[in-house]
Amino acid sequence: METSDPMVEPVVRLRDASLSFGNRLLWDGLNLDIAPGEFLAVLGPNGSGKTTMLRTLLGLQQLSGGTVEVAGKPATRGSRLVGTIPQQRPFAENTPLRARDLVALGIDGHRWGIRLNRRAIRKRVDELLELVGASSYADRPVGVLSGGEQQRLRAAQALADNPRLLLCDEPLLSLDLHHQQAVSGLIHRQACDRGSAVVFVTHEINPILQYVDRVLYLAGGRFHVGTPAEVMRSDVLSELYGSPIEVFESNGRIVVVGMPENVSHTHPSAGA
Ligand SMILES: Nc1ncnc2c1ncn2[C@@H]1O[C@H](COP(=O)(O)OP(=O)(O)OP(=O)(O)O)[C@@H](O)[C@H]1O
Repeated sequence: METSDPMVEPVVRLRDASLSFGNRLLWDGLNLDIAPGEFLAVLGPNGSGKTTMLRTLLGLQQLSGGTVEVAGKPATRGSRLVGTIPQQRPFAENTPLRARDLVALGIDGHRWGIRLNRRAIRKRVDELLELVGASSYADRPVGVLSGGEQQRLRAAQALADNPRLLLCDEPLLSLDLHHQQAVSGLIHRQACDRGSAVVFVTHEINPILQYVDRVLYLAGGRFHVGTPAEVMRSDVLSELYGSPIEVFESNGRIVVVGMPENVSHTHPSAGA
């Protein structure tokens, strides 16, 4: 999709954004617009700042410098314009919610100035349950469902109000291949058909490669933004990691070889 049309108001606008904790620099000088309908994958090693990036967009983490806007306003916590599929944490077995109750939590009872009645909410919940293949367990308590079943409900909840910005924190973990494809396809359709901007944090680009418009790759306090073909290259990743990395394609999959186990997140000029 076209991502650089100056006439299209971006959903996310980061300007000269920097974030550090003590002398640990996560990113610096980051300028990034994310357009409606764009699918951005955020990649990088453990601790490189992927989840922190989502927290920044959610208004839960202040930048050290620069600005972050969502839909033209400074990112603020609790925005109904933002939907989130969080990193999986299992529900306690005795959580007093059925699957359908969890999905209903994503629906704002007031839309277009009208209070939705119970029947309208139930209809929307049924649609969403169907969309993620969860109709068969709609009335079961969430705490007894498998990790993958719970994760599909979280996806349904995040999509419930057609968010302008959909944040996904490794949403495919614990899903089997079939449901990985179903959930990633669902997220992609949300971007294409509904115009949600998607920010998708993942360690593994291959399951979503066909959907990704651009990659934000974070590593060692540096970053690179571009299409998968521009970023997933030996020279780009070698520079980011500061050591030789080989990237090649095999059967339509990207294979990365030589990833260092420990990556420094310390700003080179911080002297640590
Ligand atoms: N509030 C905080 N105070 C201090 N350090 C923090 C804080 N939040 C995050 N960090 C540090 O920032 C770094 C980035 O964390 P983050 O969770 O964003 O990494 P990540 O890329 O999502 O990692 P993973 O792949 O392991 O999930 C980590 O080293 C983390 O300890």
